[in-house]
Amino acid sequence: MQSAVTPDQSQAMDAPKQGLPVTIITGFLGSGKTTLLNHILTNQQGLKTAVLVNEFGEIGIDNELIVSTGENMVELSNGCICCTINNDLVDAVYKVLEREEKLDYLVVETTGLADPLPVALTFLGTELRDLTRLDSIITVVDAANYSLDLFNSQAAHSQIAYGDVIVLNKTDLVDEATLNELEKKIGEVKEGARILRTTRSQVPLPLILSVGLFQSDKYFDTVDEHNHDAHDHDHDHHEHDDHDHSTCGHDHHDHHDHHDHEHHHHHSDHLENDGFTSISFQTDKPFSIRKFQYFLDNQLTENIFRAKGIMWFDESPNRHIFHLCGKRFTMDDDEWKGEKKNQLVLIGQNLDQNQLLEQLEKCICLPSTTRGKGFGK
Ligand SMILES: Nc1nc2c(ncn2[C@@H]2O[C@H](COP(=O)(O)OP(=O)(O)OP(=O)(O)O)[C@@H](O)[C@H]2O)c(=O)[nH]1
Repeated sequence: MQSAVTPDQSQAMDAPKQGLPVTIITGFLGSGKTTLLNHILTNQQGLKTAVLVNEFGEIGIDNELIVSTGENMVELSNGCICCTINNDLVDAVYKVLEREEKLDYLVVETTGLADPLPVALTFLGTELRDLTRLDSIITVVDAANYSLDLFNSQAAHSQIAYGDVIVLNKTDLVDEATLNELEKKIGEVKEGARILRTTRSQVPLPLILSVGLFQSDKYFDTVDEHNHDAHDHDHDHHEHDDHDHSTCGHDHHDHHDHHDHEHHHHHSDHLENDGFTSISFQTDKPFSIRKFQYFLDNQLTENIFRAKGIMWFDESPNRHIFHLCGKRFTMDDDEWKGEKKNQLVLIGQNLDQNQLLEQLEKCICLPSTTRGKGFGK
């Protein structure tokens, strides 16, 4: 987990001793969690909110997509908080608590494949219990892509079962009858679920923050089961590079060391039971629009459920933000802030990693300055 706080700030714990309210945002891949986070960050009035973001996939695309105002802090991670109660999350929360500046709120965005329960238990079952107060678990549901059968995902089921509030998002993409049907299905997973319909995750913040909906007594048995793990944690330890990932089964590579490389072949083994894996591709060369269009039309297989990317096309001066959720994709124009690059994360089940990486490699075109005269593009 990367941190915005330097080690010399880890002195005395004179930050809030207890009770920092915490909201966990969960929800399946592409449902609108980051959109909700941005909504919170731009609309909270006078509150200083810290954010912990956890992504599935080795390249952190979300950190480029999260709005950050002077009052907010963005902390990033490399994708572990869903594994189990783990030291990464606890360490990251300590860093937030140790900041000199007093914070009012902490929002944790899990990956789309995370079971929120272990994340919640981290706040209930470790020494964080006395320093934080779990306010609520908010579950974002994609109304256009809701299908627990299709996902065959234990995590997706858990997200709804443990959600204190269900944000039924993307209501613009489906009709009223579908929404009613979905609410019924959600009610089958969680009886009496509190459901809020939204477009672009635009929910009135008083309905989801500081609502005190989380009832820890519902979880006491589970907390006891997990407590032996929790007590292993040593919070004086702030070396994030050598924490133990032996049980995670996934790769913790530092991408920044490999900036010049064409792509990364890392393969995440998160929640292998659900069969989802991610493929990350990165290059400092532009794509050809025509070639990428061909990839989207002919090579993007149905088992790729989610994709997101920061895209650089030779033919365009703009930075493009690419999102694919289910069958629908969008490409939004934006401006480059730093160096131009292509970064793409594909998430799905039974992905043919080598083939997809090869196909993406073929989307690269030579920069215009070195290109031949008229051929080869
Ligand atoms: N049409 C429509 N699109 C939406 C809505 N909410 C979010 N989106 C789009 O859906 C895509 C995914 O949204 P994100 O907020 O990135 O979803 P996420 O849950 O953070 O995604 P992961 O973290 O990758 O699981 C983006 O292209 C959003 O602009 C909505 O209400 N309607």
